[in-house]
Amino acid sequence: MSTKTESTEEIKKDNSGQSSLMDWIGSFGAEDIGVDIGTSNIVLYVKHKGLIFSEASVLARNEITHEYFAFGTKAEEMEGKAPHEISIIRPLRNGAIIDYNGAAYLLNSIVNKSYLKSMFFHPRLIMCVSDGINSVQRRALLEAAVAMGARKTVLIDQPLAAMMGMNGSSKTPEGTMFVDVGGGSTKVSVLSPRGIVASQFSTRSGIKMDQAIMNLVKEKYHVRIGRKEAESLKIALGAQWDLEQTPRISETFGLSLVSGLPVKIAVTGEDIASVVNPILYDIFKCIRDVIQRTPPAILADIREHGIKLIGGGSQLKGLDILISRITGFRAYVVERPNYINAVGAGKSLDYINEFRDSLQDLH
Ligand SMILES: Nc1ncnc2c1ncn2[C@@H]1O[C@H](COP(=O)(O)OP(=O)(O)OP(=O)(O)O)[C@@H](O)[C@H]1O
Repeated sequence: MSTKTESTEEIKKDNSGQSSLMDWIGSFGAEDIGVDIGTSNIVLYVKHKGLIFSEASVLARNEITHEYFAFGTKAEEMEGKAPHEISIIRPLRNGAIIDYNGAAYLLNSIVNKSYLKSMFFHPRLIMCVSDGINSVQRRALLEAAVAMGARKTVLIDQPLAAMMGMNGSSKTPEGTMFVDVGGGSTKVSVLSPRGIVASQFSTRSGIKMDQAIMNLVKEKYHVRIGRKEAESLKIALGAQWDLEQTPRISETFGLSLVSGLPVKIAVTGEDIASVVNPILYDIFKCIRDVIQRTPPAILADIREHGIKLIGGGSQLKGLDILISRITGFRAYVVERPNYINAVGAGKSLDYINEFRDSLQDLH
């Protein structure tokens, strides 16, 4: 590749038809990327290649040197096992950035991961955001993208990204309802051909379920378990108790608070229901509120086509059946529910030239 000075010389000679210097530079070898930056996971969709990369939204930092030294799944695996001087950091909480430097580092690390690196050179990004985040949090996202080297970043509403991910167009032919159960937030939205009709955001979601399970095991069994173990119990037992009322158990390992030794315990579906249900009720309340605010004609379409469940947490066993029973509408988990927003952001890249850079809109 030519040096910076040589490139600049060439640009001066031949920059016809390019909208900006950065566009011209970036168009060499740059792949545009659709991004879903979430509390639990970051998902990237690479235009033209249709590739999807997913990593945990987690960093490991050495508190003595103040340096990050691991990110993604590698950092997540250290949770609960790392020595004192290591902090495990989640730069997003409840769907929004709470640690700007951490988020920028994470985004940069994932995009520039060795196996991706050759593809990206000042990429253009489309990132999906939920309407639950405010302008300060939007700016934090955009600044994280700029810090990563993006030459243009466009933010699109998460339900529109989901729509694109489902059918390749942001125009819904009829009323569509999405329930997105993520790690840090739940988003319920109804779309019509004119845009978002009604939406509701809640911070009660997957990670809060894990925390509630950790607390329950500590209080009831006097055993400390990690977040990963709690998540595994949630995945194994789901909302089974509410549906079947038959006893099922799942075993896990933890540290006894009595003996200080590792122990194996059996947690029941009823245990899980006792702490997960209050969060599920909150999700059901969001769905009910959105339905109440939706015009009857659009509701008729939703009744016909069903409620689309997306986000990793929508895979909670039995959640689709419970939502169907509560609403009276068929509810179903879409294919690859945790990738749908990134796929939609990726498909929107076809129109990126028509969008303004979202940073301009914030100024
Ligand atoms: N089979 C499963 N059953 C229940 N929950 C699951 C399952 N698989 C993944 N999850 C949960 O999905 C959540 C992560 O979902 P997702 O990746 O969509 O979140 P996110 O986009 O990072 O979060 P947010 O959108 O809230 O910022 C985690 O809480 C995880 O435990």
